[in-house]
Amino acid sequence: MIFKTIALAADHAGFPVKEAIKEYLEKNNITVKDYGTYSEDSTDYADYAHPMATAVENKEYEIGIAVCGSGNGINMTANKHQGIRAALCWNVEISEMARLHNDANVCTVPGRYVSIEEAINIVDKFVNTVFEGGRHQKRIEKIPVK
Ligand SMILES: O=C(CO)[C@H](O)[C@H](O)[C@H](O)COP(=O)(O)O
Repeated sequence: MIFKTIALAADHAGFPVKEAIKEYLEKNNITVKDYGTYSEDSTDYADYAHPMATAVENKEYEIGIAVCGSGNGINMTANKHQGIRAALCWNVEISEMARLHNDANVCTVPGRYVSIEEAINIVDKFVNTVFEGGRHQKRIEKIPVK
């Protein structure tokens, strides 16, 4: 894996998938910081996405992985942070493209629409794919609002 330190976040809808991702990463000797949530009790995704995104933005962790029901709420929240490029990764190919072309630093997963196996495969591709650079570098530099 090219990333060794990863911040996690989820709301209640993403909690089971986040737990499976955490187990998978820890088995692979990745340092994981879990920003919650810690149960399936109803919560608000922004309460977890903001601390995760802040940690990645501040380079405390190399990347983030975040899960909610659709992946959208947690994605929208993370992308409010200037230093974050969060990608909604709903299959392995999209996950690979998010790294290859977008140098995404947060992978958001739709926990209610993928199996545990699919989620692990999505994450595995994300953490093992290197940004291509080249023509994509100047494009990602144009993303932030100046
Ligand atoms: O932001 C979302 C939808 O765009 C997330 O998927 C949430 O997890 C979802 O809205 C939670 O829904 P619930 O009915 O409150 O469980």
